Amino acid sequence: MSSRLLSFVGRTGRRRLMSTAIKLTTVEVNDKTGIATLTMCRPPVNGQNLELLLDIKSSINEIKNNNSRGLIITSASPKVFSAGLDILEMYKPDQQRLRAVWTELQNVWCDLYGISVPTAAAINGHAPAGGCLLATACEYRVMVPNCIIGLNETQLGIIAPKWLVSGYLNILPKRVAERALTQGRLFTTDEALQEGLIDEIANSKEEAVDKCVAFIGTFAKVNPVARALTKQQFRADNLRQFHKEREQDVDDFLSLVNRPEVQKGIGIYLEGLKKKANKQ
Ligand SMILES: CCCCCCCC/C=C\CC(=O)SCCNC(=O)CCNC(=O)[C@H](O)C(C)(C)COP(=O)(O)OP(=O)(O)OC[C@H]1O[C@@H](n2cnc3c(N)ncnc32)[C@H](O)[C@@H]1OP(=O)(O)O
Repeated sequence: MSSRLLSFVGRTGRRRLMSTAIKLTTVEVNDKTGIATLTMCRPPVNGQNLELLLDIKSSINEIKNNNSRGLIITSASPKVFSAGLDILEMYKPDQQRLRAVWTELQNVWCDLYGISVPTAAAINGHAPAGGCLLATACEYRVMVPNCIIGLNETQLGIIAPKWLVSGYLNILPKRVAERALTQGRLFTTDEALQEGLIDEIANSKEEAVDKCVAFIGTFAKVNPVARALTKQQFRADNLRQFHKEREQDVDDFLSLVNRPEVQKGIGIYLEGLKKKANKQ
């Protein structure tokens, strides 16, 4: 949960500051289906800063512990599922915070990838980089039209680590994954469906959520323990490998992000994003 300082004018007419805790995710469990919907709420683009990552992690844990029958992840933003890591966390970073950001991204990935209940992403907008990471950690993906999804890290001069690539390889043929990663390719909704990166297209967020509910419903008559153990069998190797390498991965991330040429590239990329936003 993140703490924010809210400024308001009190009865004395003086401006006062009040510290409030603002949650950047919500969890709603449907009484009828028992399925939990985790919604990311960090406008405008659900940029994954430290606070959002901590809240996603705590929401996944809440769902793990409340006997939900499944997890659907989606976004409160109308056009964006998640724009991935908040690039401001990587630009001229505070070293301790950068380490925490990457560690929490790892935590979110392994909690979502490894959770025993069925998972689905209702991708109601663009899902580049870390947005794609959340979607590919799930078992099923439904996306709205005219959006983009993919791992575009090479375009930023950084590389997707092995644990993240393993999520891609669960879904895409190796040849398609290698080409897409080396190109930093962002797939349109139609291309993603064609390549198998998403499972279905829906015309609205509501329809996407309904389709995710229907997917989770396909397990209604399957023994949940047998299901969970089977899922684990498929994912255990990737998780084992991840745990072996996670500390080294944090060090690699920090040294890569701190390289002067990478900092320069991130700065230029950020400028480009701002210019594009100002033109709209
Ligand atoms: C071991 C080695 C490890 C190496 C590292 C591997 C890294 C692997 C994992 C994750 C990395 C990442 O996630 S990096 C983040 C990459 N993300 C992107 O490249 C997406 C950038 N954003 C966009 O393309 C678009 O914003 C969008 C398609 C997502 C949405 O477009 P839309 O037109 O709706 O919105 P705007 O572009 O106008 O943006 C609005 C507003 O948000 C700011 N913004 C957008 N994305 C980000 C971001 N990722 N971080 C911070 N801020 C972002 C944008 O600048 C606008 O801001 P202003 O209104 O203030 O100008």
